[in-house]
Amino acid sequence: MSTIGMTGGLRVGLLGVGALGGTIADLLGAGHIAGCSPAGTIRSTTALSPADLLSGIDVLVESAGAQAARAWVPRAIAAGVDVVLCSCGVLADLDFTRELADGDGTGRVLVPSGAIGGLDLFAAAGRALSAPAGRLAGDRPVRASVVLTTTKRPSALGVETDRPIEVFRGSARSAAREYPRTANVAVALALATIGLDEVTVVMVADPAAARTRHLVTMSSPLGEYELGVTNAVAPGSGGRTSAVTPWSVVTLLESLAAGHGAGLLVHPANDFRHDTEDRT
Ligand SMILES: NC(=O)C1=CN([C@@H]2O[C@H](COP(=O)(O)OP(=O)(O)OC[C@H]3O[C@@H](n4cnc5c(N)ncnc54)[C@H](OP(=O)(O)O)[C@@H]3O)[C@@H](O)[C@H]2O)C=CC1
Ligand SMILES: O=C([O-])CC(=O)C(=O)O
Repeated sequence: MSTIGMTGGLRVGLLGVGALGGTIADLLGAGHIAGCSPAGTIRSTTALSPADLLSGIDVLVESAGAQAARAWVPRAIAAGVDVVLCSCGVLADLDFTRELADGDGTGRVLVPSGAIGGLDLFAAAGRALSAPAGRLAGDRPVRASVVLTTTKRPSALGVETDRPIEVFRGSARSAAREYPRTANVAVALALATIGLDEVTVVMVADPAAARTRHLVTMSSPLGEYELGVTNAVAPGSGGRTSAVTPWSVVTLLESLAAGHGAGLLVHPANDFRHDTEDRT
């Protein structure tokens, strides 16, 4: 059902109404997202054309999965519409980011903190790596490591096991390729810090994991950081999606409506134009 035409504040279009988008749709519809109003909802069965949706909204919340994101994000940017990109794992796809980088639309990509947090701290520590010589304490070698360990119930990672097993270890970019539905946290963390080919991701399937656990450890010249998150899972998501995720979108939308920032702002032209897979 399209609700294009409603007025008041930031006009929000919603792409995908599943475990994540369903909560956002309910909150938007009930007027619980300050400064935002629903302006169009796209389900996989909706006949509304992209042009019709995009001409009536200020921001598109994508919560429909990687395939839908690939189709919609370039169109939204070209139409000058900002996108809150829940399926940010697509930003690990070099062909896709080159397509974004080559576009000249004015829409922006905003990555919500999603199922984790602390991206501001990790981003600050990562950013300091670009400091001029002599600006970091002790002038130690300017290096950092970031490791994300995600533990989920086995079905959420597509395996069966009666004991905890490591199912993946590799870069955030590879994680996004192999686990497109469950590596968005890894990609957001990597974009905020030291990059998709540098962040190490470990995925553990644990039959005792009733909740999802994300543990981030970062070591940098500025300090040692550790953030552990234990999330309830969204009903109906099979354990893949943490229930806090739509609330991170709410926070981001309210910040946008109020005119100040939240989430991770990605500039495709700057961030991806020179991206190469074998960067070291
Ligand atoms: N950034 C983060 O931290 C997190 C990101 N995510 C990501 O967010 C996305 C949504 O997650 P979740 O809500 O759990 O997924 P769901 O599968 O529950 O919901 C996705 C919804 O999108 C719909 N959909 C699929 N294709 C289209 C399309 N082309 N147009 C419109 N609607 C479409 C589906 O409808 P239908 O069933 O009819 O196809 C479904 O209702 C996923 O990519 C997930 O990986 C999830 C958790 C955390
Ligand atoms: O990163 C993702 O795609 C989803 C995830 O792990 C979570 O919701 O906890």
